[in-house]
Amino acid sequence: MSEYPVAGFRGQVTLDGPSGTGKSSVARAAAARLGAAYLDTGAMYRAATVAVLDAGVDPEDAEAVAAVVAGARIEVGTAADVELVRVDGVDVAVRIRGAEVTRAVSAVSAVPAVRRQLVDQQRALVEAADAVVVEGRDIGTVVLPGATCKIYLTAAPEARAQRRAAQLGVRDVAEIAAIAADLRRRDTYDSSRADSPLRPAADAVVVDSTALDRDQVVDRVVELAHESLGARR
Ligand SMILES: Nc1ncnc2c1ncn2[C@@H]1O[C@H](COP(=O)(O)OP(=O)(O)O)[C@@H](O)[C@H]1O
Ligand SMILES: Nc1ccn([C@H]2C[C@H](O)[C@@H](COP(=O)(O)OP(=O)(O)O)O2)c(=O)n1
Repeated sequence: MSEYPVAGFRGQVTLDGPSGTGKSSVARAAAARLGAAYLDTGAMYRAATVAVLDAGVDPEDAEAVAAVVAGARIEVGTAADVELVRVDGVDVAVRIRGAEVTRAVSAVSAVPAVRRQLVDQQRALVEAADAVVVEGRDIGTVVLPGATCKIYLTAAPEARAQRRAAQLGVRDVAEIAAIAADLRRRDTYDSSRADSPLRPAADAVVVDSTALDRDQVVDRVVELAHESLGARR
């Protein structure tokens, strides 16, 4: 466990990185330890993708995607212990994790108008909190460039695929290979898009979680959050 106290943190922690590095589980646990709010920005892009799919629009049709998302009411909660995700008042917390949404989300999140809309909403949610842990792809670079503490989480691709497979209860070798291929596809898509590509902020601390368990990563995040304030005990 960390040598740092759990309470007293005031500021913004950003946690960016590719899929399967542990962002969601680590950010949620770190937020609880820090007594901070928690924002999963990936859930917002996934919710926007639900709206696009339900409208019957091609996720690659940027103009149509922008129009659908502009008319959708996307709500996410900021409590670390409850997952609240709604589109036009309908609970989509389970649906956003499904394969159909996962396949389409990179295309939807590459549309600049969608990003502008959701980034505005993310900044408003963050402003409402004294302390917050925000996870995503562009939080340290674009959404909160002045954040107190920026972390970029990485892990070896094989470890990420194994974790995702375990999370989904998949044991079949061919299915694990398909998960690994999907991670690679999304890594490439998210890192090479023109608007807000996935990359570490210049002032981010890179944490490689390949050889660390989840609790060790949470300890490191909590430690970095306190260090960023010079709040050592
Ligand atoms: N350091 C770790 N070692 C092993 N498994 C981990 C670690 N961190 C997270 N996990 C597990 O890996 C899976 C993917 O983590 P998740 O937080 O969803 O990643 P991300 O948000 O980056 O896609 C989850 O089942 C989670 O419990
Ligand atoms: N700040 C963000 C967060 C997510 N995205 C995009 C890129 C990702 O492929 C999707 C889904 O993100 P999410 O964090 O839910 O994905 P994983 O749980 O890591 O698989 O959204 C983004 O472009 N910007």
